[in-house]
Amino acid sequence: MTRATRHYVLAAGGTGGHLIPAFALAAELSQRGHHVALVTDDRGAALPGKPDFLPAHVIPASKLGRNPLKWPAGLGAILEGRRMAMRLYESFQPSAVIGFGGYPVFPALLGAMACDIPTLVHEQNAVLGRVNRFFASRVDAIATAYPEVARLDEKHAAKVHLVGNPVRAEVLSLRDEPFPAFTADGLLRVLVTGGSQGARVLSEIVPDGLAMLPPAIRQRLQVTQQCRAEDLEAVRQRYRSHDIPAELGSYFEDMAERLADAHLFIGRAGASTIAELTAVGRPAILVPLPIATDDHQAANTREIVKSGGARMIRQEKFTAKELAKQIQALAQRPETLATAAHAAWNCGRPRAVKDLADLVESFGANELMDVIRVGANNARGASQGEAVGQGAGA
Ligand SMILES: CC(=O)N[C@H]1[C@@H](OP(=O)(O)OP(=O)(O)OC[C@H]2O[C@@H](n3ccc(=O)[nH]c3=O)[C@H](O)[C@@H]2O)O[C@H](CO)[C@@H](O)[C@@H]1O
Repeated sequence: MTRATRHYVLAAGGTGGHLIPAFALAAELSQRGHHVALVTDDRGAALPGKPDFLPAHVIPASKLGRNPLKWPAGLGAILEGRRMAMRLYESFQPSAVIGFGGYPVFPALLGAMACDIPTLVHEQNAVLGRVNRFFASRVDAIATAYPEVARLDEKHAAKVHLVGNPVRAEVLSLRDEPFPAFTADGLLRVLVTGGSQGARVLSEIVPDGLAMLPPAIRQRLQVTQQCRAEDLEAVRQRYRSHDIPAELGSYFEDMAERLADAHLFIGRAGASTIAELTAVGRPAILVPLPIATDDHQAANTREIVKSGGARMIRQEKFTAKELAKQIQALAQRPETLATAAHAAWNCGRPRAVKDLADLVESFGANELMDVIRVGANNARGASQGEAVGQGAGA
């Protein structure tokens, strides 16, 4: 039987951590012949890497925050966002709306519920986020990235599906590539990122930490570091003064290539970062963002650290000396690094995007709507002289 072409709306806002898994799912659903639209905010729409086929609808959104005086404005934005989302659903007729986190998810899901459209949320972290907690009892399914998710109530167990965190196809395609050649006298390529926004603490500590390594390691270093735009010049000076070759940028769009080359990763412990490290198999030194809600970045590191694929340093202990010590322990002998890389690889969930797409397809399988839509598509295709719905039978 051919698979009917359906329409899906993905809602995600703010940072790459929410949007990149949504982009990966959009690519998979589109490949399966479905039409996908993104509901997001200004920041989300501006994030590099959005697939060209994915139309972005920017809606107003807000959090209510602690100050009740600001609630009327916040509520106004949420209600307006919900109204705009519902208008989109009226014309786009989605079979399901999937929330990935960030403020726009709130009005997008409220709108979907008002229209009786099935809803799912995807939780990228090892702790259930605030918006997902609010919607947990109301949505049809909760997709998770880790087997254990803190603050996820047992009573929802029946609708929880462990899928993992979808990563971009170009990153996933590296999974079967071998760990890059690493010998006791060859280059040691280090990749440093602070999540999609960059992290100042890495700019302040990493260059000095690398400079403290024994000459036998230090002379082989080749660094790629993402820094906040305002820190780029200071970090460049730091590396120059230490005579360590470093390529710096405020956001690398070719992350797959950078990961492919890297022998060691140093950075924050955002969900997508860890999903990519485990998809490709790269050893890491992770410094969780201390102000992350419910300390979720530290929770995200648990599995990879336990496996031996990464070491975690709390930010308060993250000094140049401590970093140098940890790198030395990992990089002194080539086999230690390769073993850690393999342990990280073992934590990967390469089926994440497929499993999430399967789950999404299992909702909103409204056959009557499908028949009407396929009929309408065929009529439109015939009138435009094109084969609409092709690829849907995969
Ligand atoms: C500050 C903050 O609130 N961070 C949260 C945010 O993720 P945040 O966006 O900070 O971090 P993630 O690690 O989840 O994602 C970063 C993504 O950006 C990509 N990247 C990064 C740098 C670069 O130069 N180029 C590039 O492409 C990475 O490859 C990765 O795909 O949402 C995540 C998922 O809910 C959470 O786990 C994080 O705690």
